[in-house]
Amino acid sequence: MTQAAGREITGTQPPRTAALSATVLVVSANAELRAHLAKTLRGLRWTVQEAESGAEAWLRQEDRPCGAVLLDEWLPDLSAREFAQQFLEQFPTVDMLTTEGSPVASAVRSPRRNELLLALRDAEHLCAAAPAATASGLGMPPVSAAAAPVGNAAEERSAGGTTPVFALPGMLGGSAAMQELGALIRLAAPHSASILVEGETGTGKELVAQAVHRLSGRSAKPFVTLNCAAIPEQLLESELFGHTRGAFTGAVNSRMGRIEAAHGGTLFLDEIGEMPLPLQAKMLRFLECGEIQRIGENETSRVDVRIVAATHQPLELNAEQGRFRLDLFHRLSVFPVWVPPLRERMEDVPMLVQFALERLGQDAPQRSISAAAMDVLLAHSWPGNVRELLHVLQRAVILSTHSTEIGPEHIRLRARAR
Ligand SMILES: Nc1ncnc2c1ncn2[C@@H]1O[C@H](COP(=O)(O)OP(=O)(O)OP(=O)(O)O)[C@@H](O)[C@H]1O
Repeated sequence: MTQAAGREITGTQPPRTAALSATVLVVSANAELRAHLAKTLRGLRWTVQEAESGAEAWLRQEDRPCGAVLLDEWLPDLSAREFAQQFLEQFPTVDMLTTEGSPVASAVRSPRRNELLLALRDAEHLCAAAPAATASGLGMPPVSAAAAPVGNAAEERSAGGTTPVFALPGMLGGSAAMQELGALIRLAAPHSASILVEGETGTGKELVAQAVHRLSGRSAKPFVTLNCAAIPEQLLESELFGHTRGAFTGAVNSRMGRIEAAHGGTLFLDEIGEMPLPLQAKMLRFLECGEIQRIGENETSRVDVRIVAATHQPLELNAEQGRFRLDLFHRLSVFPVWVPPLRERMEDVPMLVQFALERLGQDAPQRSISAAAMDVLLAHSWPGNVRELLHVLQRAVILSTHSTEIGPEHIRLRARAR
């Protein structure tokens, strides 16, 4: 993401408040089960949120923390056990029950847990009687399971009925290309190998890096970001490695660098292609020996950091032509992944639109989108990819202030990109 470089540490934890204890997140791909539980629990004055995949649950919890989670034994994107373990590490104040009614090893016990259990017993009865229920009981997804790739764009002209499909935690994408990317990242995330994320600007490379961190054993440790293009060359070394007091003019105090700050976790080096050649040599040394030396210090210290780097440049070509160190390129790209441009996965557009409008609906009245407006979006080539789409929608919401529906007249695309 092109933004001012800054330290970002994941790990929002909900405060223990009375309101939270009456907020529950129902996580299941089974829409019927979710709807039934939501209705019952709302009748008991619970505030209910729903998620149909592990990734969506994660997003919802980060947006609006819940005190309790009802977790289906089958999730379309993650193993439920793996999800529960990682979720409770990140949100230890959550009381988690499976939809079978058994508690998951969470440290907390909702004061109103019995109500949840009663609602579950009721739902089990309902689903056992319903013809749509599958042989595996409550847990199995309906035919429109979230893991299934979405249909073609023409069938989804209106975003109204699109089911969100996540390629990775926090990352929408039902297209085959995004599902493939998700599968690759899931394979690579648990290892410590460096990952090089390549793709055009705005495709979601930073989201991929965040997902790597979340899906790794490092998720409880810091996720630190450094945008190599956003920091002046002479400061970048100190940002990365830190410095001692008096190491250079202006170094009034000793300061830890970002590599050290990411100890135990993940360092995301955005726009790695912009890193100056002399600093690339230092970075390579760190990657080879796992040791850093603050500027002005004689001692070295060992640091355990997983590197995820991203670039929109043709890094291999740059390396072959001497504009980037070839040895560093090989070291960073132990596991290279490519995030496809939006124009190559237009079937993801309706879902991205729906999700964006829901989010924008938190600040302004919720808008729907007309089929004609969706046609305009589907005909565009999106050189700025998902970021551009989100900005166009934000603009459309503002332009449609006096309407509940976004029409083609509210879609303003950059003239030269049309
Ligand atoms: N698949 C997706 N699902 C939901 N939001 C997405 C998706 N892909 C991108 N976005 C959103 O689009 C915007 C751009 O994404 P991001 O910053 O990760 O792209 P990037 O490839 O790192 O861009 P750059 O190369 O310019 O740094 C962000 O607001 C991000 O949340």
